[in-house]
Amino acid sequence: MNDSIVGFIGFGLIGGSIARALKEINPGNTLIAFNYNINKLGNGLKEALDDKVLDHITYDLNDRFPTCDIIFLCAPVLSNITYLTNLKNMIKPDCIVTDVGSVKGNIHKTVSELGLEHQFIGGHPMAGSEKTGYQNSHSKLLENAYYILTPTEKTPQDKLHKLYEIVSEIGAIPLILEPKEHDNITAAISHVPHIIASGLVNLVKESDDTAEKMRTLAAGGFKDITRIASSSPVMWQNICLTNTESISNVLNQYIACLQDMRNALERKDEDYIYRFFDTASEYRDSIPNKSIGMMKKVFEIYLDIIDEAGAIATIATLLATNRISIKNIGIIHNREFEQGVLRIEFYEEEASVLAVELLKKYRYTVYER
Ligand SMILES: NC(=O)c1ccc[n+]([C@@H]2O[C@H](COP(=O)([O-])OP(=O)(O)OC[C@H]3O[C@@H](n4cnc5c(N)ncnc54)[C@H](O)[C@@H]3O)[C@@H](O)[C@H]2O)c1
Ligand SMILES: O=C(O)C(=O)C[C@]1(C(=O)O)C=C[C@@H](O)C=C1
Repeated sequence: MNDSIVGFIGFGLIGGSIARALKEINPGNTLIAFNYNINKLGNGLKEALDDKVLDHITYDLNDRFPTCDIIFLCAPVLSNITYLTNLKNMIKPDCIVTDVGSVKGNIHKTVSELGLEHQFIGGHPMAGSEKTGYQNSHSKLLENAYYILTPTEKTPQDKLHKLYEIVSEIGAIPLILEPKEHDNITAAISHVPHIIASGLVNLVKESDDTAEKMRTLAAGGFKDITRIASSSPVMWQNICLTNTESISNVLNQYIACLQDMRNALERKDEDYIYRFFDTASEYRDSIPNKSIGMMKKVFEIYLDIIDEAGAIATIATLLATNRISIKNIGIIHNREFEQGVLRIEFYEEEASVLAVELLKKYRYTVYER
């Protein structure tokens, strides 16, 4: 990527991660971020300036955005759309405007209404986290993840080529789709799963007794399927309000599937119940997970820790002071580790190798798998 002026509107987990990666691949890039309200932003922008990830921050779009070669819209999907009108009147003719939003149909509709098809290319990285904000961003967040691009019919080839290259340079895998197809796919593999996870958590919350036994006993299975229920409510509210039709269709299919299962339970239909789990297990196992093909690699280690207050904080501090970044940390319980172990996930193999060395030096028992 040649030295470019890159603007970000909205600067949280995804904007921050793209900015970090762009600065890493070419420190000659000039990165600018805008946010509408300093109070709602926390200190993310200021931190990014201090980290030298950003070169400038601004609270006025007219400031510097007219000079941008590429602009990433990285706010919730409904907010992203509101910036297109302003941008149309200020950007350079060769500026590429792209977004990272989880829904594509709605933004493309506004783009064609505004006649911005020559400059806009939709984008959606298929990676992320339940965490929000620049503080949780990482230059490797999108590495090995598919990054969907939705050009318009009028997108010039040179602009598409440039964005394709940028996506590849940050380590992601570009994949071109039609907006409608994108929205149908993501409804099934991302949007409805988030509704299911949050619905399940709400169900348990409402069913629990005053002693909160369900909350206390919630273990691996419940936690595995509901991690994403901790995601940003605003982000998911925006997604549900914009991909409504596709989400509704998939939800109807899912409701029918649950009803079929309930009927099978009432009939005590052994075959149906067995096939339900067997089919799912076989298909789930066929989805590449660890270091296979082009999918995201998982770098994780497990260690025994003493069950006392502050034990996790001690390890997190030890790793942080040695500049080892953690992607995820938490106690897990399963059949393999009946007593419970601490699972730490890293962004890079190098970080996991350094962490193992360090933790062994401090006499922790570490398991690698
Ligand atoms: N989190 C994920 O897993 C994930 C993955 C892929 C794509 N996305 C998409 O990326 C976008 C950003 O999500 P995120 O995870 O970075 O969320 P985030 O909450 O970490 O960041 C969002 C940022 O947008 C800012 N913002 C909110 N409203 C704004 C407005 N009106 N104007 C300007 N800034 C505004 C917030 O202050 C924050 O800095 C969303 O559109 C989401 O659909 C998220
Ligand atoms: O890993 C997570 O926490 C995510 O939810 C990431 C996830 C998803 O897989 O559904 C969330 C929203 C996106 O638009 C893309 C990725």
